[in-house]
Amino acid sequence: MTKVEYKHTEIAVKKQLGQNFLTDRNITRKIVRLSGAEPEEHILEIGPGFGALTKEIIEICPSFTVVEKDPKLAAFIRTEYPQLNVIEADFLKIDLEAVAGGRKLRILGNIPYSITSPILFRLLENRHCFMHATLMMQHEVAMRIVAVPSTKEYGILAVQLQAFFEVSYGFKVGRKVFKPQPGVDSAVITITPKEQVPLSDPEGFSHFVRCAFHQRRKTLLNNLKESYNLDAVPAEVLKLRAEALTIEEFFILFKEMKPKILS
Ligand SMILES: C[S@@+](CC[C@H](N)C(=O)[O-])C[C@H]1O[C@@H](n2cnc3c(N)ncnc32)[C@H](O)[C@@H]1O
Repeated sequence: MTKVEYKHTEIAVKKQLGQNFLTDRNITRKIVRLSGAEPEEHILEIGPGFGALTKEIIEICPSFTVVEKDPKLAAFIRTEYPQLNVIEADFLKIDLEAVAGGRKLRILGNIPYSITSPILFRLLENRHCFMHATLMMQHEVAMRIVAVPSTKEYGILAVQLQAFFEVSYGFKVGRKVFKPQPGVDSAVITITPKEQVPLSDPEGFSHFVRCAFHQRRKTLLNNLKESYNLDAVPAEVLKLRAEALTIEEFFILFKEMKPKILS
């Protein structure tokens, strides 16, 4: 069992909570700078741990909210930073709308590897609650989020997120600056909800994207024909694979198709 001790607290590291703590102050400063955090903003940090990022955010914004699942770390943050609003809970279960309380959040977090996708999809569902998020995650996942068409990284994650967010790659963070050291490198990305998205049925779009990529090597025709009426879609488009389409082309295709009513 790996133990990490910081100031007055020692914890047995919980792998399932993705507890790899940042140890390099240059990196934490760089993340907070990239976030664009400003005083008076409504800030939410996901997973403060021992407060590596928290400490830097406080330099800019003296009071904000953190959500930490590990009771021992939540207690640590409460003692160390009494001015913060500490929510001891699972980020995936909190009511983000209630936390935002009508003021859009700026979100920061060095998020646990194991729940990166669930966190991203939760942010997607709650996109009206925040204006900007700066997230550190596994490098490979970051590359899949910012991927461009016709690359092997471009898939469901890129299309779902880029349809609703401006996404931007910040910088790479090597594994050596964490304790305990993970087996992979990390990267920081930012996501900003788009003001206008040309979709009347976001859930339908999400289902369509999953269908379009169902078997990557297959054409759009083969992946979509079971579930959609494709009569209005040009034949040359149906010969393509999903990975060839830009986000705008996904929007157009989605408008042209009609879901089949399956009996
Ligand atoms: C990668 S560590 C980052 C810790 C700290 N921010 C840092 O950079 O050193 C992830 C943190 O998220 C917490 N955590 C894990 N799962 C969580 C969840 N579902 N909700 C809230 N916090 C969670 C972990 O306990 C841990 O403190």
